[in-house]
Amino acid sequence: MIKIINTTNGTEEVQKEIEALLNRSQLEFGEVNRSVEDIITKVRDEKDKAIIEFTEKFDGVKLDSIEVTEQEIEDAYNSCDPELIAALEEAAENVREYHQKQLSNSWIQNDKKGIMLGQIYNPVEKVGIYVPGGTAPYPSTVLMNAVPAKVAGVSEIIMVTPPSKDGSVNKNILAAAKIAGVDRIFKAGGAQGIAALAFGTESVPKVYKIVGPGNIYVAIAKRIVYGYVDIDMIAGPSEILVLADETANPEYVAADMLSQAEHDTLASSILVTTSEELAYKVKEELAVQTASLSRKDIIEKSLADFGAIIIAKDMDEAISYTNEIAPEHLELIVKSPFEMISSIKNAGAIFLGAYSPEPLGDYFAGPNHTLPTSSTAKFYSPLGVDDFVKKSSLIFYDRERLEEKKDQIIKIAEAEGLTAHANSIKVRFK
Ligand SMILES: NC(=O)c1ccc[n+]([C@@H]2O[C@H](COP(=O)([O-])OP(=O)(O)OC[C@H]3O[C@@H](n4cnc5c(N)ncnc54)[C@H](O)[C@@H]3O)[C@@H](O)[C@H]2O)c1
Ligand SMILES: N[C@H](CO)Cc1c[nH]c[nH+]1
Ligand SMILES: [Zn+2]
Repeated sequence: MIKIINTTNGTEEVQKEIEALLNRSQLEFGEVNRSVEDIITKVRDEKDKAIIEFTEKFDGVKLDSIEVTEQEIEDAYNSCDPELIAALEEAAENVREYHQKQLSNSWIQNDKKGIMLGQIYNPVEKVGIYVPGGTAPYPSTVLMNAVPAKVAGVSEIIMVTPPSKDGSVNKNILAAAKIAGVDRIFKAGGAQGIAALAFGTESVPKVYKIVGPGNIYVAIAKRIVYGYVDIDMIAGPSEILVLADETANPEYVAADMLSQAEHDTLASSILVTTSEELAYKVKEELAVQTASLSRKDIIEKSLADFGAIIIAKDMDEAISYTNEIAPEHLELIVKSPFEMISSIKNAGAIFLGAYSPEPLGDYFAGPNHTLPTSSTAKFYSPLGVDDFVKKSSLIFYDRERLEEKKDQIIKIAEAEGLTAHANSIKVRFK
């Protein structure tokens, strides 16, 4: 049962609640941390053999081979519902169009005689994408990860995802991978999938960067391998915070909260409102709607552990709680949502008004649904083209310009006691 916290009775309880939500952060899961470390070490040492063992243990299937074949991908695509293929194609096009706007160009500055400076952009060559598949298949996540990588010009996209009990990968996931242009697909979920991408195995190529969301095991594994490879962010169990006033429809608010609660028992769904009446109506609606949903058990646990309805004394207080929680998804269901945008400092994605519900962003609108969770929206951004691009600096001085500035450079080098650095300049002008 979701709890209602009324801040007119004092703010202590809200602060405690916010702390509890923030403690949900992967940093607090000591036991999970240790078991993920063990999985990663074993995969690094024993490679494919360890993946096969962990897949049997966690996904309940003994694999003969880890890689998905071209034929399996073709067959999956051809057996998919054509209407689903059309919807995925349209969603992919929206994601492509949105991410194309994020492309930055290399630049050169040559307005000073004899000097040329600049920056060139290159795609990361090999990228690993994680696509969740433990409790639900996520074809939409294939698009969200692979399409921006393609837009950036990544040349090799390696995907890992957990297999089903029969040893296959969900056909809709494979179809989405074909639509998005994924190069190779491996049946490896959780921490073992992340370790395979980070260190490489006999079957899985080592990549330079790993992106994509997943459950707590995936999120922690990414944090542990960071440094051996780059990662995008911590994109763990889903979250939604609805910021609503008395104009909001309780049926819509409850439905949107439930859309994220159904992802995971560790998902978090919060309503912050200035209307006491709305708070109680949403609580009722949550119970009514949950009763008919297929993932009722997950939802009930998630709402009881990480759900909350907070009644704030006014909109300023409501906004300040929102910024402190820094949710993955924020819905503004208020009279004038556009006027509120500038007050929001921390959120992965902001949905404006009653007709921009969160699943519009999950599946279709174009912005990425791989987003920072556990308050990390305070410093991380949504997955985007930038995540797949790196930069190199360009530096050119001609002889005259270097001679003109040689004394300053030598001065700094000698101040650092680095005479070889100073000599590299001096040697050119003896
Ligand atoms: N933040 C985002 O952008 C975003 C986007 C989509 C989905 N998600 C999240 O992705 C997650 C999907 O979770 P899922 O579980 O369905 O799929 P998943 O693929 O993330 O995880 C399944 C894997 O977890 C591992 N695992 C399960 N129990 C384990 C145990 N006891 N010990 C070690 N490993 C274990 C297994 O290897 C299994 O293959 C949800 O939390 C959802 O909220 C987040
Ligand atoms: N809401 C998830 C991100 O937290 C993304 C997703 C994919 N499919 C459905 N939802
Ligand atoms: Zn979702």
